[in-house]
Amino acid sequence: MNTLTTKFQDLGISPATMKSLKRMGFEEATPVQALTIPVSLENKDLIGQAQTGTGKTAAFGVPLIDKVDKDSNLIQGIVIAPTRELAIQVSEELYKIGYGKRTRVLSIYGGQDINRQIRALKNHPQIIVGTPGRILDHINRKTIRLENVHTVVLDEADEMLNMGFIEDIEAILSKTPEDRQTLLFSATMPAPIQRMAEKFMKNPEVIRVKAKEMTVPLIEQYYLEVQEKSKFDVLTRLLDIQSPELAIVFGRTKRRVDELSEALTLRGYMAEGIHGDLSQAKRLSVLRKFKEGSIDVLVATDVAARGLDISGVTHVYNFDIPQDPESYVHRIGRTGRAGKTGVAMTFISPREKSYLAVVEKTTKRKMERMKPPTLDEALEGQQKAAIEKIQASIETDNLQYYKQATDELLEQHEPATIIAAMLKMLTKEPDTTPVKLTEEKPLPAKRERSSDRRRYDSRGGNGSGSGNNRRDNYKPRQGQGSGGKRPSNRDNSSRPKSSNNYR
Ligand SMILES: Nc1ncnc2c1ncn2[C@@H]1O[C@H](COP(=O)(O)OP(=O)(O)OP(=O)(O)O)[C@@H](O)[C@H]1O
Ligand SMILES: [Mg+2]
Repeated sequence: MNTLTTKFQDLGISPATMKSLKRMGFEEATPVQALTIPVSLENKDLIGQAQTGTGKTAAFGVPLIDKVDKDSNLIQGIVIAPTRELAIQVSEELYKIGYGKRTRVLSIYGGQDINRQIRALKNHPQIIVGTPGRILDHINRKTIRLENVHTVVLDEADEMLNMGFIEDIEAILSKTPEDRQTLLFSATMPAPIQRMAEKFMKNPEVIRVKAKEMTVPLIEQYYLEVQEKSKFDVLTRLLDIQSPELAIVFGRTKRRVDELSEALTLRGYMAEGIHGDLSQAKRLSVLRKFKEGSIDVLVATDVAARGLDISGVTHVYNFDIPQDPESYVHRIGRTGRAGKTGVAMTFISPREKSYLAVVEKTTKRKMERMKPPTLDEALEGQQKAAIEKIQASIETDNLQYYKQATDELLEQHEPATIIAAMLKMLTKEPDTTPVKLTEEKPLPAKRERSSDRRRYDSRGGNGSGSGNNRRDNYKPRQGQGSGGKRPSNRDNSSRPKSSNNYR
């Protein structure tokens, strides 16, 4: 099969779903879709791995919807996702795929009024998309029944494992029929996922879309060696020079995200932060503003690293290097989606240099070194932007109305002087408004403790129980309580808030 040009109609999809795909503007199947949809339609268990932004949602979504009995009022499929925003996004995509069949899709996630969800459940959704904790809540309240579920999808399965959701997932699966189909999808499949597969799946077929590297080739990847103290200035200079359409800046902790978004706002950027301690309403409103473009810099913890599909994200900045290579792959994968190009910049403080090699080893791709831009270069970048603005205005705007005022100005001054003054006004000059940024401790130097390397490099991990959980590892080192299995409150608001700092 030539996977580059597979037509959806060659995959055995029903006319109703074909109609939806056409409406969505999907003309050809992506490689992961071409390879997995036929297997999925045969009800086989499946592990699907393909690069970020290559259409894994429709890869599981199309067969899932295709198998829905449209005359049945029962829940027939569930998709479990690690974050609320992702659950919402996936449910929206499934709704579109199910449009031709009028499939009823409902998302249920923590942080939203449960009574509202219970009312929505009375409309008999056929597919449920949710976060683990909230799905379990509904099971326990008997507001959902999963006896008739034929397909369970774990989107970002490895992340749910990382986050310690394994027991919740097990509990959910135990309420579904034995002979269900189970599908696992992610761009990364570190070793411990194998155990999950053995536990929950029946002879799963492993389908990896072969690629030279784990990251998307269309993403230019750079690293910059930056002292902790200089990171903020370097970031603002890069933003000024590169003028991204939309940018995501990833920080290591929630405090970091709060401080960074405040600091960027103070310096005149349209920025807001997102992390797990914000109310769900706030999280959703920040994301909406970012999608609409009323803010153009989203500052985020890893809560936004997985699965989110926001068109227009041209740049990803890793203000802090991610704690594991998988996180790097997903973070930068917020750009360069569906065939578009993207740029990723990773700041590395001198003490964290050893992490660079680990990331590169996992992704099988070298990042190019970039020198942090100087103040002059930043100013030059801004001037260039100002000149572009003027040029665009000459090309597109009706300037007739301004002609008389222009003639008057020209009588008083030399043209070059007028233009210089205009350029100065249009150029964003360096802003030195003081900002507050607490220094982050660097990640532990790798050669100090060999056990850290094993944990960090989960590719080589032997999967010795929960010791592989990165949040469990790093929390104590950062002076946090060692916590339980659930380091994040990003799923279910009815659970106690954890002291985790990272999401
Ligand atoms: N066959 C197709 N033709 C055109 N666009 C597509 C096709 N399949 C998916 N897309 C679009 O590509 C984008 C990325 O898809 P999706 O979010 O499913 O990627 P993913 O592989 O799940 O990425 P991630 O690993 O980041 O979760 C979406 O905007 C989606 O609508
Ligand atoms: Mg996805």
